[in-house]
This record gives sequence, C-alpha cells and structure tokens, in this order.
Amino acid sequence: MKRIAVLTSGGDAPGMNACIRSVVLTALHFGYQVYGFRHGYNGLVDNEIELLTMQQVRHIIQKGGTLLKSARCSKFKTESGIKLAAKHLDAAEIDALIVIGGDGSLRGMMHLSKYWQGQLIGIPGTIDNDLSGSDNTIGFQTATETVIDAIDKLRDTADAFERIFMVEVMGRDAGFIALSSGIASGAEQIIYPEGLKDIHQELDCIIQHVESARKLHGRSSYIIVISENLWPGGAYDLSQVLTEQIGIECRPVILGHIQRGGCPNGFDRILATKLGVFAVEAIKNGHSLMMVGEISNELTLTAISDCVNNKKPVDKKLSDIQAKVFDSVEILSNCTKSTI
Ligand SMILES: Nc1ncnc2c1ncn2[C@@H]1O[C@H](COP(=O)(O)OP(=O)(O)O)[C@@H](O)[C@H]1O
Ligand SMILES: O=P(O)(O)OC[C@H]1O[C@](O)(COP(=O)(O)O)[C@@H](O)[C@@H]1O
Repeated sequence: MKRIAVLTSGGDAPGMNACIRSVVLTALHFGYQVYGFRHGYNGLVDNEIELLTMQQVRHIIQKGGTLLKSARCSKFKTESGIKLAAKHLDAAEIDALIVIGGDGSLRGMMHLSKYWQGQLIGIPGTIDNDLSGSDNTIGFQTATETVIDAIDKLRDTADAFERIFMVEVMGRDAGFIALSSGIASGAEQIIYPEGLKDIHQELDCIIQHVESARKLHGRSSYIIVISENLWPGGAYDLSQVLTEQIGIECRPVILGHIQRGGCPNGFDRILATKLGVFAVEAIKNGHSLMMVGEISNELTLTAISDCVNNKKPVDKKLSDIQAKVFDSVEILSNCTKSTI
C-alpha cells in the first residue's frame, strides 16, 4: 500500500481545501494511506504530520483558506532544513509527496528532489496565475471575481462623486489579476508589469490619459487598476503623484489580502477537484517531478522545471483589447461625437 502526503505552501488560494479533499478521497479510493504536513514546508522540517481521513475533508470543498495551513519557510532553503525534511519523509515511510502551491513551492520540490528519492507531484495553487503548465491556477478565478466585485462597488461611489480611483491588486510580478479584473470591470486604465517597460518613464502617458479622458468626457468616474510592486510606496504614493500633477484628487484603494479569502467559486472547486484526482493518478502511474495542470480543457503533466522556468504570458487578446481597441480616449478622438 502506498503512503502519500500532501501539503499547501506559499500564498493560500481559494480552492486549496477543495484540492486537499480531492487528493484525500482519490488516495483512499486507490487504497492508499494519506498524510498531511501542516504549515507548508515548515511541516516537513518540523515533522508536523497527521493522518488524513475522509471525515476530516467532509464539507470543506466550499471553504477558503487551507485546512493544512500555509506558510513560507526560509529553513527549507538551507541544506540542514532540507535534510531534516527528507529525514522526516523517510521516517514516515512516505512514497510520494503532493505540494499545492505557487512557483516558489515548486522550486522547493526541485530542491527537495536532490535529497529525497520519493515521487514529487505539484499542483498549481496561487491567486497570481503565474505558472506555465496550466491555463489557470487554483484560486485565480475566485480572486479575480473578488476584485471585480470590489471595483463594481467602487464604480458606484466613483460615479456619484465623478472621482478618480486607483485600485491596487495583487500579483507579485504578474499582471493576470489586474488585466482580467480591469477588463471585466471596464476600468479606464490597467497598469500591469507585462504591459509596461518602466513606469517612471511612462508616467507622463498615464497622466495624459486621465487628462484627455477628462477633456473628452468632462467630469466622470475614472478607474485605474494597477498591479502591486510597480511604484515605490504603491498606489498610495502614485495616486499622490497623480493628484499633484493633475490637480484633481485621485483616491487610492488597496484591496490586499481580501483577494486571497472567501469561498472558492465553482470554477476553482472543479479545477481543484480535477487536479487533485489527476495528481494521485500521476503518482499511481509512477510519475515524478511533474506538475498537473489543465490546458485548453485537457488535463496535462508538465515537468516542474518547465513550469517555473518558462514565463507564462498574459492573454495577448486581452492585452490588445485593452491597449488597442477599448481605449476610450482613442475612440473619442477617432470618431465624431454624433457617431458614438
Ligand atoms: N529556490 C527554492 N529552494 C527551496 N525552497 C524554495 C525555493 N523557493 C521557494 N521555496 C520554498 O517554497 C516556499 C513558498 O514559496 P513562495 O515563493 O513564498 O510562495 P509560492 O509557492 O506561492 O510562490 C518558500 O517559503 C520556501 O520554503
Ligand atoms: O501574504 P504575503 O506573504 O504578504 O504575500 C503576498 C503575496 O502573496 C500573493 O498573494 C500570492 O503569491 P504567491 O502565490 O507567490 O505566494 C501575491 O499576490 C502577493 O504579492
């Protein structure tokens, strides 16, 4: 009988619980014993292990967060830490480990493979969606809906006061959340890392767009969605710069960790369920150092090294729509008032 283990690591994402449930139920279906390590890689280093039962994963499919807890773990990056992790996996006679997490967690698996001989299967779980090898990572769609809901609410008050808002969203170095939520909420500007060379050099364009929109539309609401980490001091400081340059107040809104919480939506529950089943099947079929994913509705296995080393591009069609087709300032300057 195989003994498999599962852990969640890095930024938690809605749908991680659904995925743990799926891994546990599939493992039990195959007659495997399944264990959970708590607190991400800290659980391996500190040997926080528990047997997972069907009872424990009942009624968690709808819950945000993660039953196994998550964390970042600097000790796991050290040689002594990783050796302890391997020792604890061997002591528990674990044959295969499933890690649900983002690119850092998958890099951790590559590191672990140098010290531990068991099978390693990754499942993409992060709101950032920044992993090649799957069209969507678990949590991304739910987080995007959370942002859209927030911007819709902001639009009401922005319209009422004819105000400019700058909404900062997560996505460490990736613009998936910004681009998708910005398009879906009809934001006037979307600023995200992949669409930008150097924000300091492009500041004039950002300001010019706001000013042109004001000239063409008169006073009206204007929403800028911006990814985190693009400006020192974030949206607070950048909105201050804009306020000073435009002479009209631009209000910052930082959505922060709200984006990581909440019930996973149907899409993420189903994705998490499929990937959990497929991960255990991959173990049964003898695979290792692979990440399960879904590309164009097909379940896929991709080498973890490719998933973390190949940068995943944002949807080109979406970025073109935003930059080239939907630019209201350009539309207004291309058409006469009577045609729009
Ligand atoms: N290069 C690496 N070598 C070993 N472990 C790593 C490496 N990169 C990340 N990790 C481990 O994975 C954890 C999660 O990675 P992090 O980048 O914080 O989140 P995510 O997996 O969501 O991208 C880290 O805290 C660390 O324990
Ligand atoms: O909660 P923390 O540790 O401040 O991390 C914040 C980061 O985590 C995320 O929410 C998720 O990123 P990861 O999946 O890479 O951990 C990022 O969008 C954000 O930059």
